[in-house]
Amino acid sequence: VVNGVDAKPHSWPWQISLQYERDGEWRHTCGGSLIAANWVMTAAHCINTQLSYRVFVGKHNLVEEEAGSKAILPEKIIVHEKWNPIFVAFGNDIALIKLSEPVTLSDQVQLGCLPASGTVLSNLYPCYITGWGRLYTGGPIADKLQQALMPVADHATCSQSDWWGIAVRTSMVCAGGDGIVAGCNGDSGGPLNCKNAEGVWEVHGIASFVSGLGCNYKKKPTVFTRVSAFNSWIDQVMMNN
Ligand SMILES: CC(C)C[C@H](NC(=O)[C@H](CCCC[NH3+])NC(=O)C(F)(F)F)C(=O)Nc1ccc(C(C)C)cc1
Repeated sequence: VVNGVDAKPHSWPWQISLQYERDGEWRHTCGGSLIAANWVMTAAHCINTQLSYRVFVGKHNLVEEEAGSKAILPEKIIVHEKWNPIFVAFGNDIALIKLSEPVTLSDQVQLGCLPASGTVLSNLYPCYITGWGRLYTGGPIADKLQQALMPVADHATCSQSDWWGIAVRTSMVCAGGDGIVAGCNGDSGGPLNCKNAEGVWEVHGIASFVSGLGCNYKKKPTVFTRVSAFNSWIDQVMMNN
């Protein structure tokens, strides 16, 4: 997250760190959201079938051992069947990870709520991006979980020609775009958190892409997969696996 702040530890207890093993080391590659005791929602573009992954729950500082955190291996990973790795703009950038064992919920490990199917947030609706992604374009990833207020840019705004144009679909949600605050590599797969009318936090987005010109680029808001466009897919996958 570019120009965010350290989150209060464990204040986004559904946020997970998706890590892959390389040379005997585990490395953070993406964020994700715990949506059931044994299911994590992340981005399809985070998944490389050649790599082995683990899901770390209950984390705040990635470079410290933390009581109450736990690393769990996936049992299976299901990538949306219409995800096309060639072009992130085709959308369907969503995947579900079934954990090899259900997590124990606690103060530090909680489920994220999904929005009602079809919910579309209005322009400038206040949401927060959270993640351990780069602190600036090309920079290091964060040690401590970051958060930043990123208002929604509705489809009418986000699909303007000098914004994302036709690269953004209604199955996506844009947030930010002020050239200051943004998601960045490593935030991929993580949540766009928005409080609903009842004051309940919901995961409305899965961080999908930012501009290749730089993470915080004016009129190129961070683009998320719109979770409320995939409720039935999520339900089906969880039911059938
Ligand atoms: C060097 C980085 C910043 C490049 C940039 N990376 C990204 O946007 C990667 C996801 C890449 C998926 C495809 N492999 N996502 C992120 O970094 C995230 F914002 F989600 F954290 C990118 O590919 N951006 C991109 C890709 C395609 C488009 C088309 C819509 C034109 C636009 C931007």
